[in-house]
Amino acid sequence: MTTPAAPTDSKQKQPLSPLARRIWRDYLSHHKTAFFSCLALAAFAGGLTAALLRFLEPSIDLLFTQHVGPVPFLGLFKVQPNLLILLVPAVIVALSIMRSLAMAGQAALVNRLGHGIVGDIQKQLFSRMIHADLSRLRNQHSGSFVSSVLYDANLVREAFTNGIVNYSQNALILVGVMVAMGFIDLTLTMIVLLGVPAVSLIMRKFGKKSRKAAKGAMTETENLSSALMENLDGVRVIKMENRELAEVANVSTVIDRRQRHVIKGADSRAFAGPASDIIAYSIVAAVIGYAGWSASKGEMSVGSFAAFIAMLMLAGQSLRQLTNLSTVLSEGMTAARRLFEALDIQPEIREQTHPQDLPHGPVTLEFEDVHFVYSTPSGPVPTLNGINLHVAPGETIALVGPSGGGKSTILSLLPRFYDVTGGRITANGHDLRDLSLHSLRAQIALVTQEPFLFDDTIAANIAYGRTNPSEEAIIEAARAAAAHDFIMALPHGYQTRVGEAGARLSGGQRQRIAIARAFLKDAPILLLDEATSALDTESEALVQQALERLMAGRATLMIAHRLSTVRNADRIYVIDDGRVAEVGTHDALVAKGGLYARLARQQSLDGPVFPLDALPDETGA
Ligand SMILES: Nc1ncnc2c1ncn2[C@@H]1O[C@H](COP(=O)(O)OP(=O)(O)OP(=O)(O)O)[C@@H](O)[C@H]1O
Repeated sequence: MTTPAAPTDSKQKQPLSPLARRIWRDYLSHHKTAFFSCLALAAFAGGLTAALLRFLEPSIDLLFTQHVGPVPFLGLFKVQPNLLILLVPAVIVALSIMRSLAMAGQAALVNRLGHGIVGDIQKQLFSRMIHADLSRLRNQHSGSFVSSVLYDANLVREAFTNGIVNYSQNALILVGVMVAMGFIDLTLTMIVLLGVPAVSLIMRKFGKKSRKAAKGAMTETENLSSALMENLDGVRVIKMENRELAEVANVSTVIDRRQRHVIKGADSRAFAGPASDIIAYSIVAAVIGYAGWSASKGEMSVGSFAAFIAMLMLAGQSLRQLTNLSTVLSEGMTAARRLFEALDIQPEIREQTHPQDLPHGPVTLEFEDVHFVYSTPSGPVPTLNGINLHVAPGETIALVGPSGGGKSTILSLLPRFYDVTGGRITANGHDLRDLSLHSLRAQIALVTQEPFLFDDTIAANIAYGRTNPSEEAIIEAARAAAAHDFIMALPHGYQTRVGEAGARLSGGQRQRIAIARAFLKDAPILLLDEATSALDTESEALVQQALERLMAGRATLMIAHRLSTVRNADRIYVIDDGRVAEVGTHDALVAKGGLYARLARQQSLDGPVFPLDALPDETGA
């Protein structure tokens, strides 16, 4: 296995505002109440923080001044001076309790909002994946979907819930504190504002760094999940070839590359705060110098000075948070951009606006001059070149021919896994593209060489896709598929779980479960893709008999490499290089002495399938 390549940095840029608008439209606007409540609570908590500090000035001045008689308290009412010692702390406690409640409420709402949104994104991504064209899924590693669903979606959550709410809160605190500072001393506040351009420069610089790091980390997370999945899928080959250490080295390279990006991202998040601290503390120094000078001239009270400094500290803290959060927002934007690219790909296999339904019942299939070209990242691969064939209800046609000739491709055009690129395929005279995908696929059963089973019970696997089939129907299907006896011999019978991809069953057992599934589906079109080729003789005989029962009355297209399994077909199509090279019954094709006869002769070397003397000489003599 190869180590996925390091990413090349794409220069493509997209303006931020359409992205933000879309995040609002598609996600945040669905949770408007929660979102605005969060913002309101954040603003309230921010306001209370500023109020607490604003309260410092009159409190200190009240407490540190000798009073005679009742004094006005916060301009609201008059109190006896000896009560001030109780009243001032009581107001501070009351304000801080309200502030803490607001912050706790905000955190609880943000958590629900954030995880709600990440869930929405994950559901959408999965839905896109499961509806995507097979061609796209084949051309993209499944690991990239996994990393998008698990990693990118969380970056967006962090940015657009916690990020936005905390950002707004800190921005509000900053503005509130600056206004409060302005009331205390305008000149000092102007000095503070001088630091703003420097801080925004820092934000931009670190934002750019973290965007770049996030992009790299996302690509490497994708590479890592692809590498992990590939190693698990290919574990037998890896062990057989003693490649464990080599694969550990390959995956370690990806992990190291990912780590470098993740560390760079974490660094820019961590360094943005301290960098803005330098500016903040320089301002504090300037303010202290100026305030000390003002105080020495008697222009500033102790209370004003203390409150101003406390506010300045809070402003510095908010500024630090803002620079930190700006990097979180940058990462979220980068992730959102990637997610939207994935969400925006529309499947090419689509239905007409008003598709027709293919009703359940006998189906005649016709291929009319069918051409097909695979689109791959490395260019088009012409595969079928003018295929004509037909199959009527109750008929079995067999596709045989050299490897790579196009047999499997012919089968995958029927359920519209791919669409023809020329000519047409009809079912009862209707072009497949005019039919609803649901009704078309409902009329087709597919049994492949390696049938896929879900990690569920045997009963659930047989019933997959059917709505509430009765237990009797499942057992009847299993009996018809010669599977009932082995199922009953399993520890939990029909309730036995089959393991990942049916790993706890033998190839022949999996095959018979798949045939039982097809029996239960009872579809008029049956596609068999080398359904018996992986089996030993005993299993093959059982499966073959089951298949023959299944084929009865249906329009069957069968691919077989072993010509012994196609002898009874009504017609055999020999597919070579994307064309129908020959067509006829077994006897007629053998008598013709062409490609089929040659294939039959070759196979008779492994075991006399056909009487050798029945075959004409290759030279035609
Ligand atoms: N998903 C794909 N993308 C690109 N090319 C493909 C794809 N699937 C098959 N092909 C190419 O199309 C050609 C026909 O493949 P197909 O699997 O239909 O042949 P086949 O006759 O079924 O072969 P075999 O008997 O070996 O299974 C081959 O050249 C193959 O490389």
